[in-house]
Formats: sequence, C-alpha cells, structure tokens
Amino acid sequence: MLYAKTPAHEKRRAFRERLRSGELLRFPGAFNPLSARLIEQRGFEGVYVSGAVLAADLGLPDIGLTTLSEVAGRGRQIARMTELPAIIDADTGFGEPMNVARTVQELEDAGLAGLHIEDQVNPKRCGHLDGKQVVDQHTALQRIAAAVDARRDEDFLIMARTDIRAVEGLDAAIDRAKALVDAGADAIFPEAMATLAEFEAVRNAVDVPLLANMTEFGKSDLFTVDQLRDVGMNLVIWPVSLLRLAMGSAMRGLDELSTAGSLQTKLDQMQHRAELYDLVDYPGYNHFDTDIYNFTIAR
Ligand SMILES: C[C@](O)(C(=O)O)[C@H](CC(=O)O)C(=O)O
Ligand SMILES: [Mg+2]
Repeated sequence: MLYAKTPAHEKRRAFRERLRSGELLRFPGAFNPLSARLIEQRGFEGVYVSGAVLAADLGLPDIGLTTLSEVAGRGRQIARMTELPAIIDADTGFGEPMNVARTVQELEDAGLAGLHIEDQVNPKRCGHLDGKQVVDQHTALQRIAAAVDARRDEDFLIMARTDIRAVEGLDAAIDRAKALVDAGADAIFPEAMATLAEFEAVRNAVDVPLLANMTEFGKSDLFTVDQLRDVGMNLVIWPVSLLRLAMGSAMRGLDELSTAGSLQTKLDQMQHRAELYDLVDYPGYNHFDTDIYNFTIAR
C-alpha cells in the first residue's frame, strides 16, 4: 500500500550485502513506478532506472537533454514504489566534479541505492551508438573521486561506467577500469563489450562488482544470465527492454484498433484489470476505508 516500507539506507545495506555474496543480481529497467512493482512481484533482485528510458519517456533522444531535477524526480517516484534497491543512470554526472557531487547527494536524497557515472564527454550519447567521445583519464577519475567524497551513506553504490571500449579498444577499457577502481569506484560498468571473453577480461583485471548491459539492438550480443554468471558478472541490466516490449505491444494494439475497430482480440495480451488492482494493492487501502475494495472482478 502507498509506498515501500523499507527505508533507503536499509535497501542499500541489503544490496551491498548481496553484492558481496558474489551472486549475479538481475535488474530489469522500470519505465515507470508501476513497472518497478511488477519487477519486484516477478521475483527480480533490483530495479534499474535508465537514462535512455527517462529521455524516451519525455519523447526525447538520449543525448544529455534531461536535467538532474528530472532524473532525480523520476528516480524518487520509482524507488519509493518498491522494496527492491533501485540504481540509476546518472549519465556524465550532469557536469564536472562539483556538479557530480551535487548529483550524488540529490540521488541519495531521492532514495536510490546507487548510480553510475560515465566517462563520456558532455553532451553524452547512447553507449551503443557510434561517434562517442570519452574524456581524458584525469577528468574521468575526478568525477568518481568527487562522487565518492560527496556521498553521505557509505552503502550508496558509486559505479563508474567506462565507454572507452568502443573508442579505444579493450586494453584501454581495462586500464581505465583499474584506474577508476583506484579512484574509489565501488563497481564498474564496462559499456559496449563485444563478447563474453571481453567481459571475462575485465573480470580478471579488477576485483569489484561488474555490471553487464544487455540492451537490445546494440553492440553486445544478448547473453543469458547463466553465461554472464559463468564469466563472473555481478549485476545485469536490461535497461530499455520493458519499454520496448510495452511500446511494441502498444504499436500492434493501435494497428489492430485502427483496422478492426475493437481490441477484443488483444484481451489475452493485456494486463487484466484484476492484475493491475493487485499490483496497486486495492485491498490494502481498506485499512483506511472499507468501501474501497468492496467489488469483485471476473478474471
Ligand atoms: C544503459 C543506458 O545508458 C541507458 O540509458 O539505459 C543505454 C541503453 C540503450 O540506449 O540501449 C546505453 O547503453 O547507453
Ligand atoms: Mg544511459
């Protein structure tokens, strides 16, 4: 009912503990607060809040147009709806060190369990597009050092993402990952790895948790959870997948509506009213008013 009961510091502590266990934690991307509840209900370990989805949700491309306030606001709405830890895409940190520091504190206050900050130049672009540029090592490390220094809850996860693989190759990615860990990063997100062997090479180079990005139609093949576990990954995200599924379904539904004039044939593909009411916990609200949940719905 209403918002999640688990306080943010408790989510972060439990998340850190699970990460230390070495298991592979699965974080599908929530495209809204309701889908975060679905991710929790379906038994996943955490929720990812994607910058690409946040931008797309506003009808914008993922090229650094969204603001810290928009990102923190959406992050808060999503994080508070689930007992699971939610980690958020903080792009380049919305500026250089001083801005990065503020970003960390805003996102801590919004109840997130952690964030990632990448080493692209501003304005950034989707990590799976060509023509990316990365900042020099000094600037990349300064961003992470500022982030670590700014956090007030030591369990708030500061993950460094490096986009350098697609620009300078795997060796450069490994060097940068090591340097980011030395600068204080709690975890590394090696973006746009081409093969499982590349993930494994990063695994062998650093000792902190590693995230694999299984975004569709990008530069990485879609490896399975088992394959990623076998090469020692600790977190996996499917950042845009739920939005793609929902939008694909909406597109086909609209076409059907346009041609057939009714959605009767699509009913079995819809979330049922009863399932929706279950997800938003109608019965729970009877605690305030017994007239709220006094109906039945045929399934
Ligand atoms: C992970 C990512 O940063 C995101 O914003 O979700 C994107 C995902 C995508 O555009 O497919 C990225 O990989 O850059
Ligand atoms: Mg992003």
